[in-house]
Amino acid sequence: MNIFDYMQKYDYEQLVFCQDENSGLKAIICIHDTTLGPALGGTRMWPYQTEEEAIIDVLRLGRGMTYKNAAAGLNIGGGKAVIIGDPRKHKSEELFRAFGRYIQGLNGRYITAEDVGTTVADMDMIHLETDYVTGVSPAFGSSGNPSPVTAYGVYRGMKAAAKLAFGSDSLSGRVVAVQGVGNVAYNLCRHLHEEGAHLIVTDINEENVNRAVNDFGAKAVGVNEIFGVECDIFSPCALGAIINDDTIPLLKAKVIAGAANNQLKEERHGDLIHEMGLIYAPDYVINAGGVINVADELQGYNRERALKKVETIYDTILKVYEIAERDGVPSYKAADRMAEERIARVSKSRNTFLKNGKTVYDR
Ligand SMILES: NC(=O)c1ccc[n+]([C@@H]2O[C@H](COP(=O)([O-])OP(=O)(O)OC[C@H]3O[C@@H](n4cnc5c(N)ncnc54)[C@H](O)[C@@H]3O)[C@@H](O)[C@H]2O)c1
Ligand SMILES: CC(C)C[C@H](N)C(=O)O
Repeated sequence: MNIFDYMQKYDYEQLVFCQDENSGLKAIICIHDTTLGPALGGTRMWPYQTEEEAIIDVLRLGRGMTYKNAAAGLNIGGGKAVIIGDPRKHKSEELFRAFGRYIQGLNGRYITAEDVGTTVADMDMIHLETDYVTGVSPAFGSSGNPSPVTAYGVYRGMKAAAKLAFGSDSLSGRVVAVQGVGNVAYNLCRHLHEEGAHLIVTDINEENVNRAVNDFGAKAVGVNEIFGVECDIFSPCALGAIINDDTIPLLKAKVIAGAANNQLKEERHGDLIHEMGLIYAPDYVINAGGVINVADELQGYNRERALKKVETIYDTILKVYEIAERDGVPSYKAADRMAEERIARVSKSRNTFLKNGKTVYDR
């Protein structure tokens, strides 16, 4: 892989390799775009098989955060980090502290939080070395685990998508098929159950399935069955690339609205579901609740204010569809345009010279 060519193609600012022999840390921090503000995005810990795999993942995820943060209306740029290692075997205080020192060295250009494989406890260890970390324990005045707030945002976005598809945003009596009932989807199911939706769930983890069955009366189906069940809404909440050539022909839902990142395997799959008349809530728009919540910490965390902002995911989904109609494009493309147009507008408005110019965040 020619890293500089790739960085130039998608206009990346910076890629930082972090190595610490004492703790075994091997991490990469990607800062994609800081036009809107400091790059904020979680740290993923994953046992990547090759260095190239880790580099590709951090580049892809970092750029995704630029779009997510811009579309969410945050004064925040995009970035992400990956730690190469097995989260079940390779975590230690010294590893996260070493990582925290590298983040501190970037002097606020990158701010981290949780992602797949990292937890609030890990953020607490990073916090021992740097203030440029969010999603830390509430005891520190922080917002804690972002998953329940991500779930609330997905719930709000799902209601907007239902309005577009069915003419009403009520989910009462709607059948929702949920793929993966982990941290986010368990909380999503709670909102859906409270509103009177019927749930069909699957997971590779039996405990998680049983929890949803017992707590919300969900019907359990096999992991390959979930795509073809009779339902109104399909909610992908496990892994990426789940909207693909194999799954699309099976779908009976009219709406796709879930928490997973990078749901479309390729862009053409977004075109295909658009042509089929499905309403697709673009993943990074509907799952922005977590980052909206942690970003609020940069102003001194206020949960009420953060949740109010998360609620607006409903309007953002409607706005995406306005742009889709305006430009005659699928929703995933409309979301990209919305984010790119905002970055371009802000970038233009910042052309004026400002001595000691500051961002709104005093950190
Ligand atoms: N946690 C957040 O705040 C947040 C924010 C934005 C996006 N996301 C995305 O949402 C998704 C879910 O995040 P999470 O924090 O709930 O993760 P999680 O690991 O708690 O939940 C994922 C669940 O999916 C299950 N799963 C994995 N492969 C599966 C398969 N093939 N079939 C069925 N189930 C499968 C896992 O067993 C697990 O229960 C991820 O894609 C994540 O990147 C999460
Ligand atoms: C900042 C984090 C809470 C972001 C989250 N991991 C996401 O993918 O949106």
